[in-house]
Amino acid sequence: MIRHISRLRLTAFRNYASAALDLDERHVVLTGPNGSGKTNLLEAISVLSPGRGLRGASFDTLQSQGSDIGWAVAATIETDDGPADIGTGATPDGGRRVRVNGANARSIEAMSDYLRVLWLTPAMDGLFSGPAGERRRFLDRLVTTLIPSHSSAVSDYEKAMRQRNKLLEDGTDPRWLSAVEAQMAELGASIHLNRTDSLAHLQSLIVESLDDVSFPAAILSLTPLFEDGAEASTSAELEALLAQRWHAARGLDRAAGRTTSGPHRVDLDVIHAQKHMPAALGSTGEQKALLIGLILAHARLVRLRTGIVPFLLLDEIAAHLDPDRRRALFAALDGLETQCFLTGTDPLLFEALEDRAQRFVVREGRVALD
Ligand SMILES: Nc1ncnc2c1ncn2[C@@H]1O[C@H](COP(=O)(O)OP(=O)(O)OP(=O)(O)O)[C@@H](O)[C@H]1O
Repeated sequence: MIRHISRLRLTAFRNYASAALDLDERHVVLTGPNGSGKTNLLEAISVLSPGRGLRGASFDTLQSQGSDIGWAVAATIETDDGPADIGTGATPDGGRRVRVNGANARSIEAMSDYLRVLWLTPAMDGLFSGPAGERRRFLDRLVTTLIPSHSSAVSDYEKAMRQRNKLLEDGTDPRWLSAVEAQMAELGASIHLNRTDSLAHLQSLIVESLDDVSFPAAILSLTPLFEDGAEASTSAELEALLAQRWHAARGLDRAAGRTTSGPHRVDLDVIHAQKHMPAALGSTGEQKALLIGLILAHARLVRLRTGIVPFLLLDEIAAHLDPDRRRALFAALDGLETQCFLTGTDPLLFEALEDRAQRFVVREGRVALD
């Protein structure tokens, strides 16, 4: 059996007062007019994984306008060990809830035993040429799909860094700064190593399967952590190096009003492997194909290393592919053996999926079997 979502329920989520979908293990195609709620449904699935979902939205925007009951998303996941009930949401005062099999869970990471999620959305179209922060967030999402604790490490690191910047500005007792820098160094070392390890595994899998993929392959690397190229070979050495560099940079960083070096500054370099050229120079279609290739390779990597194939959320991807590429995408999705959720305004785009998909029509926050 393919691990799949058999039931998805939304309550007061975006433009859905309530909705329930019963699903089998086939792909799920959602069609409907602009603004009807297709992306919102994908977003609901994405918030079942660590982080802020596929729009990176703050959770207080998820509650339906005009509602004051909080919001909730619940899913039943069919696994080889039987069904699992998971859910998340927020109470009206904004408190986060996570439930796994009828019990409260401490964090959303608890759901990672049952599902991993990867997505592609139109907002990622300019990923290779846009700001470095977008590429870091993309990379961190890939890493989180592999190592669920990565997401909270990144947000804890960012929180500590904001605290450091404030302490620098306030000119507080330097012992406080040392304590915060030590915390940042521990988190920063783990973040950097998670990123480099994940990229190395992804790259070797991409190289191994170079000949049998229908989408272009990428060569991935991280820009250096420090401008002078300083490196460390163990986690403890990296932690010490980060703490030492931040200590030495206090004057510079105070003047700059921010922490000028560290894992929050690295960038993901992407080269189109077959064309030997930076991904950012490719045409829109080439960049999209490269991104699809990356997501597909990463989904295979997650399956290999965790035994769980991520669910794929593909928002308006089919519309931007020519018919051959679309068929290649559908074949690749079938090969992954996972449930994929695809959206588009035109049902004809998904004809080639034949009976390998369940089809739903979305209209004004209501979803029904086609
Ligand atoms: N918190 C909210 N409460 C109520 N409605 C919301 C909320 N947030 C967004 N919406 C509405 O949800 C709709 C957008 O839904 P969504 O992005 O899922 O559309 P879509 O079907 O994917 O459309 P498109 O084809 O244009 O991408 C908009 O009408 C927007 O106003």
